[in-house]
Amino acid sequence: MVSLEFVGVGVRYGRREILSGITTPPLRGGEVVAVIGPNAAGKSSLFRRIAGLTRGPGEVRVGSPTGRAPCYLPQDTAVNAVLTVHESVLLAKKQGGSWRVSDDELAAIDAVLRALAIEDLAFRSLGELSGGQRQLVSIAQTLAREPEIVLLDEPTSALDLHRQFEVLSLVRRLASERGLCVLISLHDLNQALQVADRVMVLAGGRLVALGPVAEVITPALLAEVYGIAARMERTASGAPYVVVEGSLKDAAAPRQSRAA
Ligand SMILES: Nc1ncnc2c1ncn2[C@@H]1O[C@H](COP(=O)(O)OP(=O)(O)OP(=O)(O)O)[C@@H](O)[C@H]1O
Repeated sequence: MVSLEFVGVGVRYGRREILSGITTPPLRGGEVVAVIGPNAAGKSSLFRRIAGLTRGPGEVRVGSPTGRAPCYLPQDTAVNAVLTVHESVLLAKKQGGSWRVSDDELAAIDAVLRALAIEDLAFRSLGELSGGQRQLVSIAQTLAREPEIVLLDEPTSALDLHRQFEVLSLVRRLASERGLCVLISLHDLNQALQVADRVMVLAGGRLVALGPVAEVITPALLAEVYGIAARMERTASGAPYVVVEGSLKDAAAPRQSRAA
């Protein structure tokens, strides 16, 4: 069974402590966990810590039947303009493996491009893509590696509304159907409400809440963590969403300055 658990996890850059004392029950395969919090709260740093790209105290326990490491899609991805989309996804898939390419692997790449509705870009060079198209290719590269645990850092930040919805729906489906454990950092809390089962809230260098998304995202939490006045409404189908009413100005400042 795929799982991801944090025991006293922290992140430090030199002497600067960004996060500390993060302890959670196991996050499981099949689950989408949104990671939210203000700018500089440490969301990307936590992802880098999970991916082994930065250090800190504590232990990140990865449970993986195949021994596959978590697959991290960074917020900013470098682009090798010489490659085509298809080549770049193939390279990502073959990372660390043999250079022989099977028909099944080629079919898997086609399927990923189709799932993200970018098959028409397959033979375009990366250098001539728009920012949103490049973001979709980065997501394709990540999914082509067939991860069990996937860390998506603001994967929809450059996408139009329709593409945002499609990508989040795909992430949701992959978690449910293939048992992926997905951590996804998001600034749009309505996206978190749409896609996630649970939410981790980072602020002030700590984990301030972890729980079912609709229970954790409340006006009181938004006032405490973001310093905003907000209310919750429901769609016709009963799904909750956040309506921001205004700024509480000073409420978020003490927490943010502790995190910096
Ligand atoms: N490589 C680094 N070296 C030193 N400090 C860093 C490094 N990377 C990030 N930081 C600092 O760590 C803190 C957390 O940054 P991080 O990128 O993890 O936040 P975030 O929650 O992902 O922010 P955002 O929502 O703005 O993307 C910030 O104060 C940042 O300046």
